[in-house]
Order: sequence, then structure tokens, then C-alpha cells
Amino acid sequence: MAAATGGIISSDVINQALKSTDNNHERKPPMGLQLPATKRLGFFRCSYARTNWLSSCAILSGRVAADHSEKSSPITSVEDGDSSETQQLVPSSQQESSSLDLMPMNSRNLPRPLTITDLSPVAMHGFPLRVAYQGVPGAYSEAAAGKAYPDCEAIPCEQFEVAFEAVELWVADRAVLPVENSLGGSIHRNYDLLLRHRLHIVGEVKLSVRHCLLALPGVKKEELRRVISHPQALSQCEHTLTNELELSAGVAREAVDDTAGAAEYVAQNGLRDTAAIASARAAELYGMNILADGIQDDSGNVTRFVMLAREPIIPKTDRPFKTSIVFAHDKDGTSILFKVLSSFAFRDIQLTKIESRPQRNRPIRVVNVNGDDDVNLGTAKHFEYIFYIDFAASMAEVRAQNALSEIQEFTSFLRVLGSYPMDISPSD
Ligand SMILES: O=C(O)C(=O)C[C@]1(C(=O)O)C=C[C@@H](O)C=C1
Repeated sequence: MAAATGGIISSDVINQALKSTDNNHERKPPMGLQLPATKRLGFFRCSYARTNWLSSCAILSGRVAADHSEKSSPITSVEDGDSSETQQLVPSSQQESSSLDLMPMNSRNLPRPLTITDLSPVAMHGFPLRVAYQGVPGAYSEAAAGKAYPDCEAIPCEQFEVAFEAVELWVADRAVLPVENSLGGSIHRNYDLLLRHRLHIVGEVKLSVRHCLLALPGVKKEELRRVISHPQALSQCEHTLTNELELSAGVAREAVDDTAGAAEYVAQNGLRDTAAIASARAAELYGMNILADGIQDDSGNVTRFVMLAREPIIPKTDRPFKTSIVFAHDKDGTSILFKVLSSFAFRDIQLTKIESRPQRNRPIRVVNVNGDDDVNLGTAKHFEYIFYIDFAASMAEVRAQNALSEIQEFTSFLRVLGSYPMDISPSD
């Protein structure tokens, strides 16, 4: 995995990108391919349709073939009316007879049909897959990105939301984001963002998280007055910090954006009274000393991350798949959850996760306590929820399709967030 060279992506960068019309940060189009200025495959332009892009690839392979066979025929540049930068790669000898032919109709020179590997960003552009994660180098999310996509270019982002936007705006090809931890529970922010954005879950990866207590070289545990880290990391180590390391009286806990960022902050500011909870890699990167290793409250501390992409993957049945859905209902139906769960249970579909979040657009419903007609007994405020469910089946399976069409009947909103291969590797 390669670390990104461009620095951390902040929301300012994303906003700037949305406003910007210049293409300074633009990823170069495939070798030799010239696109009109209005259609460049840029970091910050997502309007360039895939079909246009594919035909550009065909033109590119046409150019290669034509270059080989028509050495003596100069390639003529033809404007397409859109922009003078466009090059229609038509040998001049052909233009009169058949201006639609991109190259001589000789089977030896026919362009090779595009294969699925051509469509993979890794193989096609010769660039590694760009994977956005929240945090700075040394964060566990960076390690998860490397586990999910071993040869990727990991792109650090300031917040979770920025990682979502990086994919939506083509700054990155994928995002890898934590959704739950075996000790700390769900990372609610990412559940909310999954709903707000239109990305698809295309995979999951489970990572063993081994926390270290880091301090500046030479600092002793007794000198510490503060421990800083990501809130999840603090909660995963609280028992050990208090009971085994005896860091409670007079030692404050402070939450920061990510674990490695905490280590970087202590190092950069030379804070001798502050320790960070972060990875051993963060200690190495920021020149910190490991005061205690493996300080998570349980050795089996595993965080589950999801991989997100602009396009869904095609669900299959050749290996264990998981599907993630989110749903809501607009009637005061207390039995809704029971009905949804039965749709899965009757089909022997195992649920692997259930989560509820407040319905932000309508968080409260006022109801009459004794039925619709009787207002005399007063009213009560019920909280409204959205439910997230992960189940162990692929959307390619009929039983999963039937379960969802049944669920659709008694919910007001249902969305499949993704159907993707289950991570069945031992978490490392
Ligand atoms: O701060 C990091 O290093 C992260 O990658 C974030 C995060 C999280 O959000 O849960 C990821 C894994 C660990 O559970 C602790 C923190």
C-alpha cells in the first residue's frame, strides 16, 4: 500500500474542489487520451458518463492500432465542435471514404474488446486504487484500507464525511470506514452518513486492533496528566487504563479525531504530560515511545470496516455474502420490527447486526396514549427510529429477494446499502 503524497483531505479542500474550475489536481486521463476540456476525467468532475469514457477507451485502442498500421498516414486532428482539444484519431486517407471509421477495417488491426480488467482502475490507468480513510497515516483505518486493497494508495481525510465526499467527487475510488467494534459498539456517525450519501457497500474487512500507550521518549507513566485518543480507542482501553495502568486520579481523558492524529499532536507539540492511545505504527511514524502495549480491555478487539464505492457490485452465490439494508416505517406500528425479523427467520436467514438510529427528519411522533380517538387521556412523545440490518445472504438468492419484497410491503422506506462478500479471513 502506498501512502498518498498530497496531504490530508479536509472539508475545505472538498469545498474548494466543488468551487474550483481549474484542473490542477486532476488525475491524468489514460495514456495518450485527449478528452475535451469539458469532459476530462478529473478528480472533481463526476459528470463524465461511463459510456463516454468507454468510447474514449475504444478511440484510444483505435489510435494504437492505427498508429501501428498507418505509419505513413498522418493522424489528423478533427475538432468535434465541442472543443479544439478533442482529437478524433482518423487517418487522413480514410476521411473522405468513410468519416465514421476510426481505423482501417482490417481484422488484424481491430481494437481489442474491453475486458473486465480494463475497467478496473488499478489495471487500466496503471495507477493504484485510491482509497480514502479517516485519520492520518498510522490510523487503524489506514491499516484496514491496506488489508482491503493491498496495493492501494491510501488517502487520509480529516473527517468521515470527507471520505464519503472524496469518493463521490472522484478524488478517491473507494472509502474504507469503521462501522462497529467488538468492545466499543457501533460507530453511529458512519451509519448516519451511509443514509445521507448514495455510496454502495462493496465489501467488509475486520481488523484486530492492538492499542499502545505512547509518550514522548524519556517520559514516565507517573508524569502523565492526560491521555488523548479517538473516543472509540479510549472506550476500548478504559478498564486497563484505570485498573492496570492506574491512570485515573488526576489523569484526564480527551477525545480527538483519530488515534494516530493524537500521537502526531503529542509529538509535534512536545507534550511531556500527555500520552496518546494509538498503534505501534503510529509510534514509529511520529517518533513516540511505547509505554504499554496491548492495552485494549479484551485481546479479541476487532473493528469492522466497510468498503464503499460509487457503483454496487453484482451479488453472487459462490461464497458467503452479507447484505446491509436500512428501513423506516411511518405508522405507529410497534410490531414492525417483529414482522421484519420474522421475514428473515422464516427463511432461515441469519441476522449479523441490527442497529437503530433516530429519524433525523422526524425524530418525534406525538400519539394519543389510549388510541386515536381518545385525546382526554393525554398524549405521549414517541421517538422515531430508522433500522439498519445486516443479514447473512446474497441478494442473488431467491430467499433474500423474497424477504425484502415482503419487508417492502410493511415499511415506508427500504434501501439496500449493499450485498457484498463476507470477510471470513482470520482478523489480523
Ligand atoms: O482513530 C483511528 O485510528 C481509526 O482508524 C478510527 C477507529 C474508529 O473509528 O473506531 C478505528 C478503529 C479503532 O476501533 C479505533 C478507532
